[in-house]
Amino acid sequence: MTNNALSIEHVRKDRGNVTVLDDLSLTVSAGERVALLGHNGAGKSTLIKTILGLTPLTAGQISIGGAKPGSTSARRATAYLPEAVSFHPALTGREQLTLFARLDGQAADIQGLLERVGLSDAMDRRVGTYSKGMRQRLGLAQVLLGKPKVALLDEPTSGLDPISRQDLYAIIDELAEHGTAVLIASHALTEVEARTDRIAILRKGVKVADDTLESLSAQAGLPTRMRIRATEAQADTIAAKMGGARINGASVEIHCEPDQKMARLRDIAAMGDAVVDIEMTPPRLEDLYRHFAKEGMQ
Ligand SMILES: Nc1ncnc2c1ncn2[C@@H]1O[C@H](COP(=O)(O)OP(=O)(O)OP(=O)(O)O)[C@@H](O)[C@H]1O
Repeated sequence: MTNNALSIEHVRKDRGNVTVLDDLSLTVSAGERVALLGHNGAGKSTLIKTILGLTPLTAGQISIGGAKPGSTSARRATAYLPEAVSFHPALTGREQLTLFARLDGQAADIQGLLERVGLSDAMDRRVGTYSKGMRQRLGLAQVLLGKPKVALLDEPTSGLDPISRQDLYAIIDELAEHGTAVLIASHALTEVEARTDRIAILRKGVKVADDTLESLSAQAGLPTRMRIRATEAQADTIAAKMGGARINGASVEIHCEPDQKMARLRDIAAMGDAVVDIEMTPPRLEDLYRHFAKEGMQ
C-alpha cells in the first residue's frame, strides 16, 4: 500500500493526432506540496483537467484516494482553484461560502474561514466589488471548506501582490499540514522554489524531471557561482590563479562544478588576507528549470 492521495500512472492524452500528455506518471502523497512546471502548452492544465475528470484519458489511469476521476468520491475528495476564479457577483463573500457549504452538506465555521483567508472586513460586501486577490482568497476559503484529500491549484498567485502571495502560501502550507496533497501548476519559479517539497517539470507533455530541489540540483550537475571579493592590489592575481573573471572593481567570479566546490574553497582559503569576502550562489530553480525544460531527458 502507498500513501499516495493522488496517483497518475502512464497517462496519455491525445487531441486529434497530437499527444498532449505522453506516458506521464506522477504521485502526490498526503501532506506533500508538489510544483508542476512547464512552458506554455506543456500540458499542465490538461493534466489538471484529467485529474478532475473533465477530459477523458487516451490511456493510463488516475486514482484520487483510490477513486476514479469524475466519480462522486473523487469529486468530494478534490478541490480545484483555477487561475482566475469567479463567483456570483451579487452574493457577498459570506453568502457565497455559506451556499457552497450547504451544497456540500457541511456545517462549517464560515466566519472563521473568511477571517483565516484575510476577508474579515470584506465578507459582507458583494463579490462583484472584490479585487482579483480577494477573489483568490475566497477561492482558497472554498478549498479549505471542503477539507480535500487533493488540492489542485492552477497559478494560484498570478496577479497577486507580494503580501497576498505570502498569505496564500501560508494557507497552502496549512492545508498540507492537515494532510492534503497539493499540486500547484505555476510559472512563478522563485515562489515554488521556497514553498514546495518536490518539483515536476513537463516538456511537451513528457515529464522530464520529478524530484526535490536538492536532488534535481545534483542530477543536473550545474555549477555553483562563487564571487570572491579581493583586496584591490590582489584582484588580478586571484582572477588569474582561479581562472575567473574580474567584475565590479575588485571582485572575481568563478563557476565551479559540484565536485570541485570544496577544493576551490580550500584554494581560496589559502590566499589568506588577499580575500576579503566570498559569496556562493548554488544553482537556482530557474537554472534547473532551464536545464530540464530545454534539454529534456538525455
Ligand atoms: N480544448 C483543446 N483542444 C485542442 N487542443 C487543446 C485544448 N486544450 C489544450 N490544447 C492543447 O494541448 C496542449 C497543452 O495545453 P495546456 O493548456 O494543457 O498547457 P499548459 O501547460 O497548461 O499551458 P499554459 O502554461 O499556457 O497554461 C497545447 O498544445 C494546447 O494547444
